Amino acid sequence: MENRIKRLVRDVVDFPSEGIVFRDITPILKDQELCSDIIAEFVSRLKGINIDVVAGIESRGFLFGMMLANELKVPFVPIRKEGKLPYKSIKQCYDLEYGQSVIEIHEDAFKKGSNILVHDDLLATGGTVYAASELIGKLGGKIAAYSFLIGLEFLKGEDLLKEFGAKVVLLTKY
Ligand SMILES: O=P(O)(O)OC[C@H]1O[C@H](OP(=O)(O)OP(=O)(O)O)[C@H](O)[C@@H]1O
Ligand SMILES: Nc1ncnc2[nH]cnc12
Repeated sequence: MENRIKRLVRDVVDFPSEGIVFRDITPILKDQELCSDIIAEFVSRLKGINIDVVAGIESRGFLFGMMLANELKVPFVPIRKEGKLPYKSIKQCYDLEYGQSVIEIHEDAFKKGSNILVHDDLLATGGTVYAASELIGKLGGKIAAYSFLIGLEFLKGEDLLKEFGAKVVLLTKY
């Protein structure tokens, strides 16, 4: 799986800013068989973990997050960039590998005590999913696990997530 993903990930140097090597997953989206196998791999690696809801982070976290929720037969909840969600929301500021941003979640996204799988395409510094985890905690959710296609190990995002005590599934590491 790791090699199949790496073969398709496109490295774009100096995007979105100088010094960043951007790992572009769009070529993967054109390989239907691989997309289907990625979902099966996530499901297999998450076996035995109690998941009530998948929360996917805008925008690339929506792509496989919704497919994964559908496969797990649980609801999908979007965590969006500031100003995009229409209903009452709570927000969190954060730093990521190439800047700063704000994410939000609807106040009624899930029931208190729900076990949430947090999904995104890529784990870099972990700033984005850390902020997502804080939002989920504020709504009374429990982090069941994290899932990513790619992890950038040198940025130590996994260390940042340790305090949440949840399994981190990474299909590919750089
Ligand atoms: O671990 P971090 O350092 O926080 O970086 C990872 C985040 O950065 C990217 O999203 P981006 O904000 O570029 O948005 P996009 O998905 O809409 O492209 C990626 O999809 C993760 O959400
Ligand atoms: N190097 C990178 N490539 C793609 N998405 C990212 N998000 C944060 N860092 C990234």
